[in-house]
Amino acid sequence: MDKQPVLLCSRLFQKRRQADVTLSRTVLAWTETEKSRKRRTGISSFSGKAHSQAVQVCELVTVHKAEEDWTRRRKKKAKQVAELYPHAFTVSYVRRTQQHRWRCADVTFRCTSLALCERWIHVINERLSLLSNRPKSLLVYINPYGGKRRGKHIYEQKVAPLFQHACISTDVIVTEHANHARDHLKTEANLDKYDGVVCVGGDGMFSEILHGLATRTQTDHGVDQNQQDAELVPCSLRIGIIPAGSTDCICFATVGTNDPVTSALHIIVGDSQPMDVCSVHHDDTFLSYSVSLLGYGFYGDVQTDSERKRWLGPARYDLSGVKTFLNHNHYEGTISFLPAENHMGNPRDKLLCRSGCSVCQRGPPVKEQQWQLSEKKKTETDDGSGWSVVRGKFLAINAASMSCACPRSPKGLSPSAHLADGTTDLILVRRCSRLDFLKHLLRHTNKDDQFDHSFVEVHRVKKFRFQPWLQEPGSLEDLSEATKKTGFAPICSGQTPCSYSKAQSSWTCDGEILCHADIQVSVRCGLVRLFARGIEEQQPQQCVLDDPGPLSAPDPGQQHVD
Ligand SMILES: Nc1ncnc2c1ncn2[C@@H]1O[C@H](COP(=O)(O)OP(=O)(O)OP(=O)(O)O)[C@@H](O)[C@H]1O
Repeated sequence: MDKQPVLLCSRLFQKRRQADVTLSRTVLAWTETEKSRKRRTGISSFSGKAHSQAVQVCELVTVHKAEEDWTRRRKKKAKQVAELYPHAFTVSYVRRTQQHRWRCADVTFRCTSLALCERWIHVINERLSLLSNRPKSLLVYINPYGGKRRGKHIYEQKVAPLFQHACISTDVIVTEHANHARDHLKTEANLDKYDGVVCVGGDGMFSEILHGLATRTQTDHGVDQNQQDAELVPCSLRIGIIPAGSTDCICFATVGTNDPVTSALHIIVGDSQPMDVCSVHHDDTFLSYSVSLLGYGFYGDVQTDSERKRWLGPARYDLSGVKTFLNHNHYEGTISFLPAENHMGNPRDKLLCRSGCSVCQRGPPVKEQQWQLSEKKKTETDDGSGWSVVRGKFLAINAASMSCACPRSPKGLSPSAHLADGTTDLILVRRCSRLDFLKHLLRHTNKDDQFDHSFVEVHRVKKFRFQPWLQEPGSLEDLSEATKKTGFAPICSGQTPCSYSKAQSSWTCDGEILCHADIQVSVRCGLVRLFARGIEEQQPQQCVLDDPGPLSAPDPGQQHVD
């Protein structure tokens, strides 16, 4: 309950009734003064009760003078109201609807005097200006070819009007080729001008923005990202995702829905969701960043095969999936990993990562959020200082840094993976029969524990490295020696196609194929932040209250007041 002092309180007119309207530091509330006999709203029906609503100030979008021309009202009652309350202002706010979707709703209050109307607008605006987390200026990249090629339309029709309504200025770049956004961010963009970067597209487009922004941040701070032991500097600008691709997993996992209007509203209210980023190296060469899935074996093969079938559209994943399943290839290798501490939970504890997640909040100690040189030394010696080593034949090796939930697999690959706890869930699927593997895969789509199979093991880890089994190595030093001796091809330039002997699969890294099979992966805790808040636990109803007292509202949650 909000017991904060009232900043403003007036009897105004709302819809067809008088209402007591109050504003505190954190809540705008209004209560009808007359009881309604029978009333049906979109949310619930009331009988003989005063109708009240409360909205958190941090979820107000904007306030402005109502444009309505009262003199043109024809109905008698309306004319009377117009005479008594000739001035009006409209407050736009976030209204929650089904399945984590947000909409921008309006409420108009009519006042007896212009001075009162202007006072309300002024005081609400004053509160909004104190919300320092809200972006004022954004750099927007639109991929016109993502998904169903509707990115530009979606932005122009659904998002730009909301940004304008919220007085957010934007510079918009419609990309002309792949990596346009990444390269522009890396070198040209004047980032000092902006409070955030917005990507309109799918996961591939998000990956471009992430790579551009993270690389630019390291360059600006003189950090060489090729060095595995470099302490990466977190990106100061937040990223907003307007979903307009064929795969929008990252948006789904951080907002709970793939809906452009919802994403735009999360940007407007200035939400902030830290997100772990895995850095992937091949020795001292940086390969890529990953925020969702790193997959070797099954998923690597599906991705490789589906790349050759791009012309088929999204159906290519189904076709390649069936083909890869029937091939039933397994791959030999050694995987070493540094497990997370016990207090970070484990992938089978059923603690889902939700808005305000307690696991993410207790996260690793600040010092550990950076790559520690000392730990690199431990890796090389494997001297019993915490690293575990597993050798074997695997159908799949997956590292899920988030649940990887999507509409097709609502629980995802690792349902309890966390967005910002500094860990990734390493899933090892050993060689088994086709039937068993099918059972495992089917569990991604149903409620059964997908790790409850004798051939599956899962670990929550902070780092891992993989060495395909080309020869029997004696130690981890030998592993790196072996790498040198096998003489992998140099890193692909992006255009160069990569190929492997059949003894090896390849890694898919957030949907891109990596050129090396032997990789070292380190989770960088909260390297980037999104304009999101994680999936909200329940669908909190807009506060429709029955005579609650003037200022009742749920806990304001995150308040960003200077
Ligand atoms: N103007 C452009 N022309 C061609 N490709 C582009 C352009 N802009 C971005 N891209 C590339 O298109 C790829 C796919 O984009 P995006 O993720 O937005 O859509 P998608 O439909 O989800 O794609 P995917 O089929 O890979 O899932 C990205 O990897 C991005 O680098």
